[in-house]
Amino acid sequence: MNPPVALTIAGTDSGGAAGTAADLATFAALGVHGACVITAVTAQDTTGVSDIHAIPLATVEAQLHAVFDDLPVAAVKTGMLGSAETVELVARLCAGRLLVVDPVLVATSGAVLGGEDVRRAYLDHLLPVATVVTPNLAEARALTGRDGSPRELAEELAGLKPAVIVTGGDPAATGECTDWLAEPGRAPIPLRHPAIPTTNDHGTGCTYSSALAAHLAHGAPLREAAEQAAAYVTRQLAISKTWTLGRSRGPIAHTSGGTR
Ligand SMILES: Nc1ncnc2c1ncn2[C@@H]1O[C@H](COP(=O)(O)OP(=O)(O)OP(=O)(O)O)[C@@H](O)[C@H]1O
Ligand SMILES: Cc1ncc(COP(=O)(O)O)c(N)n1
Repeated sequence: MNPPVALTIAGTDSGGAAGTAADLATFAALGVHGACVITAVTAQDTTGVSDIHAIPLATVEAQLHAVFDDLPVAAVKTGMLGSAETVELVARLCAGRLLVVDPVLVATSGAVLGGEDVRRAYLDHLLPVATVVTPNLAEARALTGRDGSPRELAEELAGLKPAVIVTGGDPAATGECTDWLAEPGRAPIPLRHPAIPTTNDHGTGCTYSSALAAHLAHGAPLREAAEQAAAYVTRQLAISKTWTLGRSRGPIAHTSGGTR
């Protein structure tokens, strides 16, 4: 039997922690065939981003047509899109599909991966056609332009149409992470899971949104897919927590923990 197909539209991370490296590894681990459309090439490691090469819009469009013309794509996930034009293109070509939008604006390292025009394009074009959007707290604050609680921001963003999961919480303080799931017209729901104490978390957001897309591609309902995605991320952080890869924020594990 064929596996479901998921497509990631994202940038590369030369250090193998975030972006398409995280997305394709996560799809594979969760039994999904992964297709990938590259939007930007980043020179990046655990300490930061030193260069970004944006892929020309026509090449992004050609990649999208190549995938959609040939493969039965069950779910699409977007990561770093990098320019307002790319956000608009993706919104136009992915409208009507099962679409997980991770609104990547700033990397864990603090590098800006999308400026004000990108933020605006998310609000005007991509969020309205998304199935679910997965900002972390900083991204939710940037998108709404205000300093609310995760619950309030989830509710506000869900008013723009898609379901929203504001990820994160305050693991250091409470020992658990709380993601807030808000769907239009319903009270937000807290989704709680144990926090893994670690700084090896570069790529966590990409891994989470890819796991969410993979479970949706398998046909899981949104809440169940969100719970499964958080469980996957927790398991992978538990594997990488003792690693000493790189000079700064190490990668979340994309391996299964075995040696061979
Ligand atoms: N230390 C942790 N232990 C367990 N789960 C975690 C931890 N940190 C984050 N998570 C979970 O990972 C998922 C992604 O959330 P997070 O807010 O970290 O994304 P992000 O900030 O975009 O990640 P990153 O910027 O590192 O890619 C959420 O389900 C969140 O609860
Ligand atoms: C190409 C690319 N895409 C996304 C992220 C965000 O991931 P993180 O927040 O873990 O740095 C990144 N750093 N690089």
